[in-house]
Amino acid sequence: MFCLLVFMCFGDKLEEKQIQKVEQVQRRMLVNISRFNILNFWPSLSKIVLRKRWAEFLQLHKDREDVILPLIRERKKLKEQRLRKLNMDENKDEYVLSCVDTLLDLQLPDEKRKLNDLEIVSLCNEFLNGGTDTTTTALQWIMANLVKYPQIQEKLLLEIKEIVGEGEEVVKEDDLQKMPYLKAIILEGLRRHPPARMVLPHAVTEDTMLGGFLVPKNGTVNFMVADIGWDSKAWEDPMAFKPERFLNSEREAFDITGSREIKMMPFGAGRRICPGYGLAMLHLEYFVANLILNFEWKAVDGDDIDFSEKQELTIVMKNPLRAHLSRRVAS
Ligand code: HEM
Repeated sequence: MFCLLVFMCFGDKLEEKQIQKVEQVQRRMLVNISRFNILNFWPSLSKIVLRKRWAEFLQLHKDREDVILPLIRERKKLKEQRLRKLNMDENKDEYVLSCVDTLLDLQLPDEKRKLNDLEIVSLCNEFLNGGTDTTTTALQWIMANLVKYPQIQEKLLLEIKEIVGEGEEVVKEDDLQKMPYLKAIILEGLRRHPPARMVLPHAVTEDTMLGGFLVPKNGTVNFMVADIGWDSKAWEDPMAFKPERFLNSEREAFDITGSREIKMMPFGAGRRICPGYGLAMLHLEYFVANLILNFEWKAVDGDDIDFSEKQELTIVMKNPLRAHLSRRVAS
């Protein structure tokens, strides 16, 4: 997943070593996030009292810049070269538009300026961090349920085979749109096991009444994401894994953005909804479909799938999924 996001971010298939460097520096930042959070409070005081931690934080920023800035500059050069080439000759080459390309082109409307290098580094960081752990955690929970409930796995396999055709080993992006049961499984996975238990902290800009409570100006508001999806007033038998609940007779697509009603909000809702939700849904559908088409997933002998949770950056499986995979024979 990380390699895929690095490719989308920089538009180039980097060498393994380069990817590892990016991953290491991103991970160091993520695992230390709570230690560094305290530096937000009273920076002038913490710069004296927590001098060492500040030094560590600034060093980590510098290390991140050293790894990511050359990739951005490389891309900038490539973009300029390509533009010159295109001006001379109208032949279009194979060019993958990357996240960095769009950031390089972006013009801030109010400030009427482009992003500077460090702002681009920071946005690349959000893209890579926001999209990796969340999606892989969701994928693990979903696969665990498919191992636990072989009848659901079997039903999904039938749906996939009906669409991709005999002997085909790859589910393509276009095929995914024709697979309502696959979509239902992903939604049920996100409802039952949302990787983020809360959204990012939001604040009200003026005194606001919310559900009968006064939230004072600048007060922080957050939402219990999992509890919303487990509410027995909104969902029948909420703790059970039942993808069928998302298959309605009208075949109307479930609104994951919560713009009509909010019965679950794994990506948040409204203006600050996760900007990567469409990409995450696509990645989850694509990976689950291809993993099931190509392999039969079974519990390891004597293992029961344990759905205990552990809080890491996201809510992960306390005992990570162990499964026995057998290659399916093409029929
Ligand atoms: C299953 C996968 C994912 C889940 C469950 C998830 C969940 C969330 C949630 C709950 C938020 C906070 C929303 C709020 O504050 O109201 C968020 C924010 C964010 N997500 Fe995701 N996300 C996922 C995948 C992705 C992907 C693939 C990307 C990008 C590649 C991404 C990038 C971001 C960014 C940049 C933010 C911060 C937005 C802001 O500051 O307003 N996420 N995500």
